[in-house]
Amino acid sequence: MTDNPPRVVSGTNVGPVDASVLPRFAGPATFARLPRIDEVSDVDVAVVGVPFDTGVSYRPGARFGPTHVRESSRLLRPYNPALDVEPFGRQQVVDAGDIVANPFSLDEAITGIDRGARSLLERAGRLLTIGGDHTIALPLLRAMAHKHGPVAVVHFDAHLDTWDTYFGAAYTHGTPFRRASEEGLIDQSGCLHVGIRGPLYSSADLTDDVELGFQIVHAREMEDLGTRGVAERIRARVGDRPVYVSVDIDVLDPAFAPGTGTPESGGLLSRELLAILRSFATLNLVGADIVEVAPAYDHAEITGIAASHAAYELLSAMALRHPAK
Ligand SMILES: N=C(N)NCCCC(=O)O
Ligand SMILES: [Zn+2]
Ligand SMILES: [Zn+2]
Repeated sequence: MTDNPPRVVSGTNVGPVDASVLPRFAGPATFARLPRIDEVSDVDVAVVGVPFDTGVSYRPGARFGPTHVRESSRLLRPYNPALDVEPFGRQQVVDAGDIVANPFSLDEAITGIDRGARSLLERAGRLLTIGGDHTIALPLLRAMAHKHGPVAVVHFDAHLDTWDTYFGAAYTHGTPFRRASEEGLIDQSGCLHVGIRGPLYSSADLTDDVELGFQIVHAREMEDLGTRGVAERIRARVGDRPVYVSVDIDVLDPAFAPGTGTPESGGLLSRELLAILRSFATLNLVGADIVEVAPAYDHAEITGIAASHAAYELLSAMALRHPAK
């Protein structure tokens, strides 16, 4: 039974293991119990892990994020009523396993992640990456820009991640978007952060950030704007540019995502994040990541489940832009 489990199939697309035959808690944990990449021939979206946390400034442990999000995704069902779409039925989604990243060399890890992502993009139209600390967004953006040219970026995070260096190091989880901007990987007229909050090093952090091409929707604006207002701000900034979405799970309040490395009080509700991601069905999504899940600080899969649902909404939004097969 587990060698060849019964699956939910829709046209030519092979979906999750059928939970009415094989219980959700049984069998190996691929993302949403989807097929592995070697089990299908055509791939629209590859979900891929990057178990890496050598770039963190505070609590380590995001190297265990991919495994934890997969384990926390067993309960995802095939139909998304909020968007009236079957994200695994309308497009072929697979679990592509993990990209190996050298835990002892940041430089080698960054090169390896870029190479791994580029080779996956030869097979899959889009990638949804599960990290890993936020350092990995830089090589992922290199791979995206290689395929699409400079991309707009919608970055959900408590932190700007446009700082320059830490202890003299240029490649860390606090610096990927400054490097990406310097390297010309992002379209500076189409980028914004959502959920920024907490103390900064100085006011220059904010002026630098503007020069690097970012606008900000602060967490403190959430209540007044509402999710619809935030979605409108994002759509107005991004337009129909190719857009990459990077979700640092610490954008959520620590109540909703305790399992992360640099938590800040006063964050988004998971309900707010999911609503904003759902609105991306009208954007030209080329790829996404969900990073900074550190399971050692999680409880009862709270953070893992939030991350798996964020991934599900992103896959649903991608499905709606995908021509039905
Ligand atoms: N990317 C994340 N999660 N955090 C960056 C925090 C950088 C700092 O320690 O100031
Ligand atoms: Zn963060
Ligand atoms: Zn971050």
